[in-house]
Amino acid sequence: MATLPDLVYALFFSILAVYIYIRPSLVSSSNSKGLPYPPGPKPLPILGNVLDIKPKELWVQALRWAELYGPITHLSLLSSIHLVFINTHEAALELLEQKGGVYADKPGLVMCGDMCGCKNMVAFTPYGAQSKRQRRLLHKAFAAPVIPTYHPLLLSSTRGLLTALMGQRMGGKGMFESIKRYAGSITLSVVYGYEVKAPGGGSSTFSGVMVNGNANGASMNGSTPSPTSSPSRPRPTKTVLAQKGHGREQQERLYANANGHQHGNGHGHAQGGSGAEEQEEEERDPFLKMATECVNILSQEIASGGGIWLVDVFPRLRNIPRWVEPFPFMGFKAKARVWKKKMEDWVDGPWEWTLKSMKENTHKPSFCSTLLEDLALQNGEGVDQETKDNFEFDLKWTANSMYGASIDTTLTTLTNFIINMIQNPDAQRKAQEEIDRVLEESGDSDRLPTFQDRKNLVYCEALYKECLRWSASVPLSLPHRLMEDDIYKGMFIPKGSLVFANIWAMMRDPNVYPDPDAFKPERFLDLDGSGSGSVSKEEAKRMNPKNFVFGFGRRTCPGKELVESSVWLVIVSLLTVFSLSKAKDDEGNEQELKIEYENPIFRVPEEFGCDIRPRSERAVRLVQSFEELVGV
Ligand code: HEM
Repeated sequence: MATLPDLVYALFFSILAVYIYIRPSLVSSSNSKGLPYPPGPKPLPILGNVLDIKPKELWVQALRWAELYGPITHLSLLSSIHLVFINTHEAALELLEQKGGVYADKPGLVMCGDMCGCKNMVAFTPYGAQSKRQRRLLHKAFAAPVIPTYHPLLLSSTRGLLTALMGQRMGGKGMFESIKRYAGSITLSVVYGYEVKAPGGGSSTFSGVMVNGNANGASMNGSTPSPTSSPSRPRPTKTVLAQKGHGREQQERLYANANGHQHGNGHGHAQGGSGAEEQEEEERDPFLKMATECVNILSQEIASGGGIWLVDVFPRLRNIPRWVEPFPFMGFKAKARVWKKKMEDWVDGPWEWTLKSMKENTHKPSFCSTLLEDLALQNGEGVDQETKDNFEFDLKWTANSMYGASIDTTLTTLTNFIINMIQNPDAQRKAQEEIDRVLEESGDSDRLPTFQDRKNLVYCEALYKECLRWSASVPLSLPHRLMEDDIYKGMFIPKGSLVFANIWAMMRDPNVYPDPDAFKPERFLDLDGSGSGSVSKEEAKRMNPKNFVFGFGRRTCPGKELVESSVWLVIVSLLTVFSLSKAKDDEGNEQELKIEYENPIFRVPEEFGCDIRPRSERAVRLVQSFEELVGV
């Protein structure tokens, strides 16, 4: 009988045989110019650096390589695929920005793009006519000048999130779901005019969407905005209450008031009972559920480990017959069939919903409906069927990319913000004192901050920047594909290389950010960009994480201006209303905060428990008055 080692050897030699057989079809990796590749960990024969690529927190390893090898690191897989990590801001500017035209392509992976049906999602579209059309559409929706038109939606959605978190005193799954619902509801509303179903029925979006500078539901169709779409803030009764120094007992009472019934201790485990979870699961909005599932499949399965599957190295494996599928390493085809179907449903679902509601004239104006109506108006003006079909195709896939890309990124930044507030009570206190003072000085302290307060919230601005830096939500950005051979400082980077901007290494560079692992908003206090402080304008620009964390060059994140407003507002609103601290056990003792990062693409922490408490009765009423206003 064959022993286990025999089987392992048999498997190894079978793979080797297949490799030798198929190898002529691979991309040539020869360096005809006689220049060295950039430095990197030593590759093994045949396998190359396969064993160096870890799916968990690859950025930690990539930072070590950056420290060892300098501005660029090179790895090879099976001596045919080149991976290049760009580790410094200077190298990123020189390559990804200045030579943007040749670094803007996407890998075109067989498994992800073709077999799982993702090739038309913006983040995977090859650089060319289609990607340019898609990015023009994205620009229409999320360019900086358009963002103020979303402020009413952001204000009301943020208040919806505060309401949801009021009921999630122990953090964990409930908190994560609430943040995802918040992020997804904004883009679903902007993009499709779809209002996300809140758990327990009703809508969790308080819409007032605007596209291309027109206020949906308001100036765009000439009608008066609904009360829920009004940017005006809810006003609680004007009883001024002591805001500070609540003891534990008083805090408990606040919570009991806030939740109408709860008066227990905060347990470290945030999740409710399994029955409640099951019920919540059933009540989750169908489109958000699809988005969560598909983004998880994309980031945790398809794109895990750089997104390279055996079939990407040996494309002929795509044609294996069904009977081969149960063999080791051959299960990819069966997986791809299931995932492709899910991706198609995810793209088609909200799109079909918009078309149907437009047909029934029940739709809310949105990015899709506005552009489709514009197209319909042009029909008499010689727009042929092919142009129309192409436009609809681009719009459908771009729309999906917007809401797909917004959920986990926003979740990552906000959950890392919460971690930092728990671990840095001083920073939390300073920010809260600043908010209290600014609201007081405005003559109306019974309100939440708005965008008009931003210029006065200097410490909060620094704290927001430090959150972007510390979180580095997409630490290795998304891979680009080099379209031509390139040379950088005498090193050869071959055409076809997969290029990763090592945002993590840039955000942890001790020369730019001393003590880089520490959360220190103070490092940004001098950076108003005026050049009046101790830091020059250039240095301020160079340090601003906004210029890093959204990627580089022609594929940089199109949602960054939205994030600049949405995430800032959530951060200052949460700080106004809640005190964030470690989870407590039954005796009220603080529990250790354990944070794990498992996701291979986003630096999103695994669910963790915490203690979310209203800071005062006034804070409770601020949130409740909004609940009453919109009837959530
Ligand atoms: C904190 C939040 C966010 C962060 C840190 C973030 C970061 C990134 C990064 C690093 C990339 C890759 C850029 C590159 O390839 O060079 C990216 C791409 C992208 N992001 Fe974001 N993002 C965020 C939020 C959003 C939001 C809210 C949206 C949509 C409204 C969005 C839409 C996209 C799209 C469509 C792409 C693909 C662009 C392309 O390949 O052309 N992102 N994002």
